[in-house]
Amino acid sequence: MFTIDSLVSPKSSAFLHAIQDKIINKTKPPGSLGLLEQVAQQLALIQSVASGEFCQRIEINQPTAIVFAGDHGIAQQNVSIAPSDVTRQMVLNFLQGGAAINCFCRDNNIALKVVDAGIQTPLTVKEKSLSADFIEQRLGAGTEDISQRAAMTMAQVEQGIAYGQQIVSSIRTTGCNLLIFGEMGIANTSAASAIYIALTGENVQDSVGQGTGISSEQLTRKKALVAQAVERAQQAVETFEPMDVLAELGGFEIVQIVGAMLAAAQAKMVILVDGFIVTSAALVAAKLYPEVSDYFIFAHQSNELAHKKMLAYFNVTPLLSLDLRLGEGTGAALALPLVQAAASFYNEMASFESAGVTV
Ligand SMILES: Cc1cc2ncn([C@H]3O[C@H](COP(=O)(O)O)[C@@H](O)[C@H]3O)c2cc1C
Ligand SMILES: O=C(O)c1cccnc1
Repeated sequence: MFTIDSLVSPKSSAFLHAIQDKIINKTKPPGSLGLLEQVAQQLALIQSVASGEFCQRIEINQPTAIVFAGDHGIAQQNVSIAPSDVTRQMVLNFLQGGAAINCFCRDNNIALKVVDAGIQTPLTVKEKSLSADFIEQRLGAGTEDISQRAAMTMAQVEQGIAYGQQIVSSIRTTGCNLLIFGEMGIANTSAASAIYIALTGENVQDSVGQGTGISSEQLTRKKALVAQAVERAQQAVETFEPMDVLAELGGFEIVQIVGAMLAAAQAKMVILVDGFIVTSAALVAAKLYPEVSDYFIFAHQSNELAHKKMLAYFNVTPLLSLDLRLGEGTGAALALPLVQAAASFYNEMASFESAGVTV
């Protein structure tokens, strides 16, 4: 079992009151910038903990999205609108700049990295050369079918966590201090639902949704298969420890996202959390190390059935609710300008004193 040290909660910062004072003294009615005020406070807390000093100015540097791709054995059971081949095809689409996440990253000046965490068939040398932003850290050729057997071995989980940590430390050298994690993996809403049920005890009916938009017949089957996966896993491990949940029910992309989240929090970077699948990884990370949650800003509420409940589990209000149900990191990429707005009001707005405004 791996451990990480020095994961501090920014909430314990001695500068909390000074940060709150700075926000309350801006030339506006107290609380009138709503959620943005909470975001500014959280950013300033994280950056105070990072520097050891009161955060005068929030800096958002080199925001980067990392899309992790992995295939899922359960895709063979017709639980998605698409076959596993589409995972690989979308990886090539990411490398050629043609996916939704590419558009939103371009719009908002977000650097984009694409990781093969374990798609069925690796890219050829020629395909890999399509983009310098491709990184290969494969855990296998897709997971096992979780309705039948464990998704992966504990050795693969540990390797996946290490890979996730590794990519974050390499991206950190660019000066990046805000990360977005995205995912691509046909059938990964099945894995995410199973993880959610195993970690929270929520029932299947309220936890399994339509993913890419499957038919009601497919949804009925998907629910039965996810229930079967969770029961099978329960018998295999007896109590659901987070690492066991990953081995039994996870995905290669989900495991690497968990490792990346832990490393990002350890490095005191801001983590802008995307939709249903990424939030399932966030849940695992927070079960392992609760302090990780204090580095999460939840970008949006996805239309996937259980995302609202997952967010309620974290007791958070997400920034956006646009009926998205795509993943890839798209909701987080769209929310970045709001995070930047929180930073700019904190950095640039006049105080009552400096502007001579009296209320
Ligand atoms: C063309 C296409 C592009 C996507 N981009 C993200 N997803 C999203 O859908 C998948 C999860 O839904 P399910 O569990 O129903 O398969 C993931 O790959 C997720 O990233 C896509 C899905 C498709 C078909
Ligand atoms: O919210 C998500 O991340 C999501 C929802 C449906 C399909 N793929 C991703």
